[in-house]
This record gives sequence, C-alpha cells and structure tokens, in this order.
Amino acid sequence: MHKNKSDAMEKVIVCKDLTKRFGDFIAANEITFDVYKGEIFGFLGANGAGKTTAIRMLCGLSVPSSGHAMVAGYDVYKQTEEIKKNIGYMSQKFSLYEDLTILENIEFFGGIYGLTRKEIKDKGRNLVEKLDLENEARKLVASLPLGWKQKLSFSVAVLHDPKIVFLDEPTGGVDPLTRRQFWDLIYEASERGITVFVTTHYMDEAEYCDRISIMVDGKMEVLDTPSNLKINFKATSMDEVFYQLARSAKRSD
Ligand SMILES: Nc1ncnc2c1ncn2[C@@H]1O[C@H](COP(=O)(O)OP(=O)(O)OP(=O)(O)O)[C@@H](O)[C@H]1O
Repeated sequence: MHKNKSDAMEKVIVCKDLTKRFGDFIAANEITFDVYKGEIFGFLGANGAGKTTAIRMLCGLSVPSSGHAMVAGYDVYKQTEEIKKNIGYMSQKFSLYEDLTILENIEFFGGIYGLTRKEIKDKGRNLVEKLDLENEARKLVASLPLGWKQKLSFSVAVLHDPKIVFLDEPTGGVDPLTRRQFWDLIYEASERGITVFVTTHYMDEAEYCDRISIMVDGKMEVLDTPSNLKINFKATSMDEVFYQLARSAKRSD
C-alpha cells in the first residue's frame, strides 16, 4: 500500500490562504495546504463545501479573490496557460466525446495537449493495449460501458504525462469492483510521479489516498493521512470521520 510520500519530496501544489468570494458569500475561505509529487491527495467535503470552486482556481479557470497558489510551479493569477499545459483534468461531467471513436478521442486530446503525431500514435497504441481495448478502438465511445469510459477518460487525461491530474468525482455511478480497477490506474500514474488530486464521495476510495483533506463550509478543516484521521477522531472508518465533520456543516446544496 501507499506510504505517506510527503517527506523530502517536491511540492507540486503550494496553496496559501486561497479565497474565493461571490459577492458577500465566501465559497473557499483561506485554504492553505501543499501537495507533493506523486501523492494521491483526496479532496473531500459535503455538497457545496467549496471543492469545485477550489479546483477551478487551482486549474487556472477561475481567478482567486485573495491568497496565493502555485500549481506545477506556476502562479494561478499570472500563468494560467502554463498551468493548463501541465495538468490533466477529468470529471464526471466532462470527459470524452461520445460521438467519436476511442482512437479519434485519443488523437483529439493528444492534439490539444500538444503531443506530436508520433507521440499520439505510440501513446495511443500503448493505452489501447493496456486497457485491453484493441477490438473496441474503432468503436464509438458511446458504445462502451460507463466503467470503461471512466478508465479510458483517465488514461486520456494523463496521456501527456502531466505533473498533476485533477479528478472530480471520477467514479460516480459504478460498482465497487470497477472502482477498484480504476484505482489501479491511479496507483500506476502515482508510481510514474504524477500527482493525483481527487474528489470523491466514496469513503472506501478516501481510504486509498495518501492524505485526505476535508472541506467544511469553505474551510479546510482537516488534512492528514487516513490512519491519523481515524486515530484523531477515534473512528474506525473514514465514513465516521467524514460524518463527524460534515455534521457541523451549515451549508447544503
Ligand atoms: N458562480 C457562483 N456564484 C455564486 N455562488 C457560487 C458560484 N459557484 C459556486 N457557488 C457557491 O459556492 C458554494 C461552493 O460550491 P462548490 O461547487 O465549490 O461546492 P462543492 O464542494 O464542489 O460541491 P459539490 O460536491 O456539490 O460539487 C456553494 O454554496 C455554491 O452555491
């Protein structure tokens, strides 16, 4: 299993007092944390806690109201284009084009990520082989079962070997076994040095992370390894830790 990788490792996200206001409402409130190279970082919180708001700022898609953050070595205020080139992104809502084939999706996203034709061809072939999708490569993505779409979508999000991949509830709606297979891909990416920043509502997945942060009403209330959190909250599972914290939340969407 994964040990805590935070010792003596390179920081790929450095976030200090990052805040986002919408009028008088503070969606993300002075968030401070670091994430390390190759780390699997779980970003948890109840609906409306501020996760998507924070991720959008870290991906260079939304300008913070105050605070600082460096992502993959780039400033979230001034270097958003560089950030976008150095990250991968996958969410439940945005992933692949259903009306393109698997190969066409690989070509399309490879092109967006700035890979050469040769890189796209080589990486595409490896990807299709690794996922055992040789027979499906020329079929429309729409014809694949959801679990396979998610695995493919993740593989495409790391096609360009980004420093960090952001996963926003990547495994919604699939069974535990398929989720476990998806996590094998996450471990593999982490072993290759890719940092995985993942939001999930599944507490079994939270247990797979190196460290977990939990947002409550826009604030990052805790940040630690799953085992330390369970000790500190005198809990036997992450479920219990989460509900002890979420109970105090005022917001709910
Ligand atoms: N553009 C906006 N204008 C005003 N309020 C917003 C805006 N975007 C988000 N919010 C509010 O900020 C809060 C945090 O929303 P956010 O989407 O970041 O939460 P979340 O933790 O990602 O929740 P979920 O798990 O439901 O996606 C919510 O109360 C939401 O209504």
